[in-house]
Parts: sequence; structure tokens; C-alpha cells
Amino acid sequence: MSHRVLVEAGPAAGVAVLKFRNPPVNALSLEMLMELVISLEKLENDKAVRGIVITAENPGIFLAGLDLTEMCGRNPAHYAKYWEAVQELWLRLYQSSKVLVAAINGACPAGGCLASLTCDYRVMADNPKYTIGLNETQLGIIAPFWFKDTLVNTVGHRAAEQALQLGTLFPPAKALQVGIVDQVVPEEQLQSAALSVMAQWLAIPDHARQLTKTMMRKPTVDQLVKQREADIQSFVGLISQDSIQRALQTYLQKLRQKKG
Ligand SMILES: CCCCCC/C=C\CC(=O)SCCNC(=O)CCNC(=O)[C@H](O)C(C)(C)COP(=O)(O)OP(=O)(O)OC[C@H]1O[C@@H](n2cnc3c(N)ncnc32)[C@H](O)[C@@H]1OP(=O)(O)O
Repeated sequence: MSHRVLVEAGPAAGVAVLKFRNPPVNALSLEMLMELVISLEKLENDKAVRGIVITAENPGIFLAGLDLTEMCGRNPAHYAKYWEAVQELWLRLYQSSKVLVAAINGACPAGGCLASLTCDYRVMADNPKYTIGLNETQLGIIAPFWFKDTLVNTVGHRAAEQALQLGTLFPPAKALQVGIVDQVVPEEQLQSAALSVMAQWLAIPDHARQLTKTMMRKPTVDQLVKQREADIQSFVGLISQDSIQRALQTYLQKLRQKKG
């Protein structure tokens, strides 16, 4: 039974809707990652499902990214387990044979942006409070190569380099201009726009679309698969450094003080 991920049948045949519901901010905790992987595996094996709309149950925050509390003050074994789960989610999403459409109905930083970038199409609600991007450098950390490659595959090298170095969080119109999202729509039309684009993608025969998706994505997937263990060790080494721990603690404190 999943608590943090809700899967519903969509209003259209063959379409499921997967909703994030991990209050307060839909951070990707270890439990959330594991529940997402299980839900995605079930959907992948369900032949009746051809497409999945991915969204947040409550508008405001799509995903707050990786859970910073999983990466602060823990031991190396925990960091390794956590990072393996992050890799697993990315691999499931990026290699999914289904059509994935992200209906971005809230803030979408870092790991949240990465999850949306694995989708085949991104529709974002036109709300200036919502931003999207790989903002890792703003936290004093570096997006791993497979985060970078997923962005490069979406927006091209130059735009990706600039966005990554600056850790830019783009509001909807700018995100559309850069190509990080494919469509921006009024907030109340988000779900219908996502379903409408899903219908267009589902009009293509599955086998032809799936083989094309694999052809386009396999080189990026293979890069991680062939060095998965080394990538885990690299993460554990970096995240355990005092300077990185200090940077993350400072960032978390800033988030907490924002309210006070
Ligand atoms: C060297 C190593 C390589 C690492 C490679 C990759 C690493 C990281 C990728 C990531 O995904 S890092 C996470 C990046 N995420 C962010 O920068 C988002 C931070 N959060 C926000 O900007 C805001 O919280 C929000 C999502 C826009 C929501 O704002 P709101 O005002 O609604 O809520 P807050 O008051 O800010 O937060 C409520 C509560 O949640 C805690 N929190 C927020 N984000 C996270 C998070 N990502 N992980 C854990 N906890 C989070 C926040 O501290 C508040 O806690 P309390 O004060 O209530 O205890």
C-alpha cells in the first residue's frame, strides 16, 4: 500500500495519473523513492496502461527535489542506499516504455526538475510563483553527469551549461523559451492540456514510438548503467565532505528561517 504516491485511472482509456503526495513539500525521501519505483514497476507491467500523467496531488509544489534531510548528518551506508534509490527512480522513468507527460503544478527544483525531464512532454501551469530548474550550484553542490545529460538532451549544450552553472530556477514563460518545458497553460487548464497532449502521443503506434524512444535515450542510460557503483561511491565521497555538509546545513537553515 503506497501512502506517498497515488495512482488513479485517468479519464481516458489507457491513461493512468500518478500523483505525488508527500507533505509538506513532496521531497524525495527514501520511502517516497521506493514507493515511486514500486508504482512505476506496476504501471510498466500493466499492458492496459499506455500513458501516465505525472503531477502533484496538491497544487503548489510539484516536487521539492531530493530530501535534504537524507543527505545531511547520516552515515556512508545511508548515503549509498539513498543514492542507489535516486538512480533507480531515474532509470525507471527515463527508460519507461509508456508515454510520460508531466503536468507541473508547482515548484519544481533540482531532483523535481530531473524527474520532469525524464518525461516525454512537460506542460507547466502559468503561475509566476512556480519555478523549474537544476539549482544544485545554488546549494553549493554539483549536478551529477546524468542529471546534466538529461538536461542537455532536452535543451542543448549551451543552454544547459548556462542553466547549470547559474543554478537557474526558471519561471514558466522563461522555462518555455529555454525549452525546459514544452507548453505553458493557465493553471485551471493544466490537467486537460496534459490529457490532450497525451492523446496526440497515443495516436502513434506503441512499438514504433517505444523503439524510437529507446534509440534516443539508450546512450545516456548506458553511461550510468556501466558506472552505477562508481557513481554511488562518488556521491558518498562528495556528500560526506565537511564543506558539502556545511553548505547543505546552511541551505536547510535558510529554508527553516524563511518562516520565522
Ligand atoms: C555533492 C553531492 C551531489 C548531489 C547531487 C544532487 C543533489 C541534489 C539535488 C536536489 O534535489 S537538492 C534539493 C533541492 N531542492 C530545493 O532547493 C528546494 C528547497 N525548497 C524550497 O525551495 C521550498 O521549500 C519550496 C519547495 C519552494 C516550498 O516552499 P514553501 O514556502 O511552501 O515551504 P517551506 O517553508 O520552504 O518548506 C516547508 C518545510 O519543508 C522543508 N523542505 C523544503 N524543501 C526540502 C527538501 N528538498 N528536503 C527536505 N526538506 C525540505 C523546509 O525546510 C521546511 O521544513 P520545516 O521548517 O517545516 O522543518
